[in-house]
Parts: sequence; structure tokens; C-alpha cells
Amino acid sequence: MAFIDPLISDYLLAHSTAADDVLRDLAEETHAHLPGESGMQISHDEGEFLTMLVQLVEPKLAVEVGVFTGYSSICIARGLPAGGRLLALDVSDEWTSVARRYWKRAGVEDRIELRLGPAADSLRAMPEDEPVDFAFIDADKTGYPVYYEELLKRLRPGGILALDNVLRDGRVVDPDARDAADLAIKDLNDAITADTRVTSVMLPLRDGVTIVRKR
Ligand SMILES: C[S@@+](CC[C@H](N)C(=O)[O-])C[C@H]1O[C@@H](n2cnc3c(N)ncnc32)[C@H](O)[C@@H]1O
Repeated sequence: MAFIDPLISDYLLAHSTAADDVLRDLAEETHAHLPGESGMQISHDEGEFLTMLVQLVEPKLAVEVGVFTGYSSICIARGLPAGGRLLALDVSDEWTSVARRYWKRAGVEDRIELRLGPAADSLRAMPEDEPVDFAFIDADKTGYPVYYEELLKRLRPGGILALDNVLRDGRVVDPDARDAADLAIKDLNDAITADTRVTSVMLPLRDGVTIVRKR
């Protein structure tokens, strides 16, 4: 479902700070070498938004679930204050090897720690007494409920959690939606709205981004 007119969509992108050479090259390489998967990469306006959010939160510890070839992790890492760290979780050695190359080129590799393996395991293995200040979820959609709970447990009060693709291309309003990923997101959207531990706002940025703030 095209819920934003393509002309407006292009206009939005054209009126956000432009990507630099590193991000442009990463987007081009991802499109050229992984044409079937490149749609998973966040857009530049979303990346710029992540950088700004991170700059506002000033996290000591940020967590990303779903690295792919590294676009969003570069945007998050660039917003970190001195001494801030990004823990980046993914299952794919192949895709994150591209990310590692571009983290180096962007000069942020020293701030990012990659943990390969199912994100649910990596999150559960994290100590509960080391507060997470910022988190971004952009991985397998059926895993989101677990990632949300495990991250919320560790998020400090006032910490921010952003979730990508919460509109599922508009299918969250389709009463006939049967796809497991669509249903998982639909249910989680409802659960977050009713969750008294947080305040939240859902933004129509690209495929929808929910910003959650822990009370
Ligand atoms: C939508 S892409 C992430 C896009 C990325 N944020 C970007 O800006 O390019 C989803 C990623 O989630 C990863 N993924 C899928 N299932 C996972 C799981 N169970 N645990 C951790 N990562 C997973 C995939 O390998 C893929 O790289």
C-alpha cells in the first residue's frame, strides 16, 4: 500500500541532510551486490533521524538488532558521544562483513562490537544491571516481541527504543492479514500502545518507526 505519495516521499528525502560518500557508496554496493535484499536497508532520512535521536540521548550503551550491511549502525555510531558504545547483533557473517568494512571506512569501528548469533540469545546473555540507553530493532519481525521485552528490561528510565517497519507496508490495517510477520508486528503495536511501562509515538517515516520511551 503506497500510504505516502511517491512525490512526497522523494521530497522528504531531498529535504533531509544528504548522505555522505561513505553511506552513498554503501547503499550503492548493497544494491549492486545484494539486489534481492537491498530493500532491507534503511533510507537516508531514517538514518539521519537515528543519528539525531542518538545525539539527543547521548548513550553510553546503544544496542542494534539487525545490522545487515551496516547502514543504520553507522548512523547510530556517528551520533554516539565520546566513550559511547554500540552493541550490534545479527546472524549473518556474510552481510556483516560488508558492515565491518564500512564501519572502518566511516571511522566508527572502534565504537561498535558485533555479536553474531540469534539476537534473542545475545540479548538474554546481556547483564540486566548494565543499563541500555538507546536501542534500535530492525531484524526478523516475528522476533520483535522478544527483542522488545529483553531490551525494555535493560533500558534505563528515560531510555529510548526505536522499532522499524511497524507499518508493514500498510498491512497492519488489513483485517485479512495472515502473514506471521505482519501479525507479530500488529500484535506488538497494540501491546506497546497498552504498555504502561512506556510512552510511545508511531511515526509515518518510511515503513513506520515507533519511538518508545521507558518511564
Ligand atoms: C532489515 S535487515 C537490517 C537492516 C539494517 N538495519 C540496515 O540499516 O541496513 C534485518 C537483519 O536482521 C538479521 N536477522 C534476521 N534474523 C535474525 C535473528 N534471529 N537474530 C539476529 N539478527 C537477525 C538479518 O541477518 C538482517 O541482516
